Amino acid sequence: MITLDQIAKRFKAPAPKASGLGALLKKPAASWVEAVKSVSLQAGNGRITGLLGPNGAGKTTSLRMLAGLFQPDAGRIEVDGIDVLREPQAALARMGILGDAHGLYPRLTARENIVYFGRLQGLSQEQAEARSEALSELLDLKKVIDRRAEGFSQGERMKTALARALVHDPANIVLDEPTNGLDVLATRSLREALRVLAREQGKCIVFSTHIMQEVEYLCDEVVVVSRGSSVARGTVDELKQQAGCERFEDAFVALAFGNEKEAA
Ligand SMILES: Nc1ncnc2c1ncn2[C@@H]1O[C@H](COP(=O)(O)OP(=O)(O)OP(=O)(O)O)[C@@H](O)[C@H]1O
Repeated sequence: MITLDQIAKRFKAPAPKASGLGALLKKPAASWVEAVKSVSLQAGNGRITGLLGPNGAGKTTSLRMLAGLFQPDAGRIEVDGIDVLREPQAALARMGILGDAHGLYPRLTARENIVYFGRLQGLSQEQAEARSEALSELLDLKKVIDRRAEGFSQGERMKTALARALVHDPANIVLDEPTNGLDVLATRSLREALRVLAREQGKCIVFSTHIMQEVEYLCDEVVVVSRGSSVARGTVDELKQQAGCERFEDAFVALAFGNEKEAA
């Protein structure tokens, strides 16, 4: 189970380079980017929860804080009741995280990449090999499991990276835009794997996306994020009802950009 409670994060934006006399007289003031203002989410076990938002809404920044990559300025993050800020190691051990950079070792085969990561996670050689076998089955990786990662297609890289993230059989799975760059077959096979992981293995899955169909196909619960804040949550049907729209795309636009349209 994953809880984000009103998390916030701002970054110092690089100051623009001043030129000419202005550069001598005045140092440009630093400005701040409020990447995440207030995002909250409750993701249960055996369920797929989607963080849906337009470009720049704050999805990746929220998931990076969940992954312990940097601290929030405010708010609380818990994984199975463990505070990510206070006990990062214990919380991370309960998560499998697929970020945007897949970073495989190109000279190792897919199997070696997965087993190596398993060993780093404290599994014995036998356990790591058994997990790599089971995951290559689940993620349909058998054809490439003994090929070097060098030259892998986007889909093969993503699946290997996902297998590596799941090698220690974590109860919670976090994915940042996992279908980015995947073709229709790879997308379908990933969706199927996520369904098995949630429905049959009881995993808590959180993923971010800006693709509405992704959410309609997969999610038990959706959190809509817009301009750094979570602005609505519910099932796809509940969100359509909340917005009074028949189509999910219209509901998303109304929920994510409603105030903006009124203000314009
Ligand atoms: N390190 C950083 N320094 C400055 N600004 C940042 C930094 N990281 C993120 N931002 C800004 O914070 C905002 C949210 O970015 P984020 O990557 O979290 O959005 P996103 O919802 O994942 O978008 P996308 O779907 O385009 O990946 C953006 O305006 C981005 O430019």
